[in-house]
Amino acid sequence: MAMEKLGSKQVEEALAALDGWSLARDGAAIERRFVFANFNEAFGFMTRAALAAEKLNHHPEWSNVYKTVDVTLTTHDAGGLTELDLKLAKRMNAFAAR
Ligand SMILES: C[C@H](O)[C@H](O)[C@H]1CNC2=NC(N)=NC(=O)C2=N1
Repeated sequence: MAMEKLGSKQVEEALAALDGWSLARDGAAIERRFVFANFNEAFGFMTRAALAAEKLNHHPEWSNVYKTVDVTLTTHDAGGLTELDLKLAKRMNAFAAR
């Protein structure tokens, strides 16, 4: 899927509606730290997010330490942020909220 890089205004508007995410890498990425109750919750989140990422063919950069998951999203093929990053960020928020 060819994806267009988003303009800074589009990104700003999207971020206003995306709980917890902020700009990183000079606007080329977004990042969020998710903190869960325990490792099981964190790993359950990662499992759901991994399946969603594979379905979207869009994959996170992330790391996990105990109950914390740090996520950075960017579209490598586009060299910046695209709709795919917003889509995955929204899904991750939904998984973390339940
Ligand atoms: C060939 C395949 O579609 C690409 O390599 C996909 C896979 N997953 C990806 N994930 C992310 N985050 N960015 C990409 O540009 C990307 N590209």
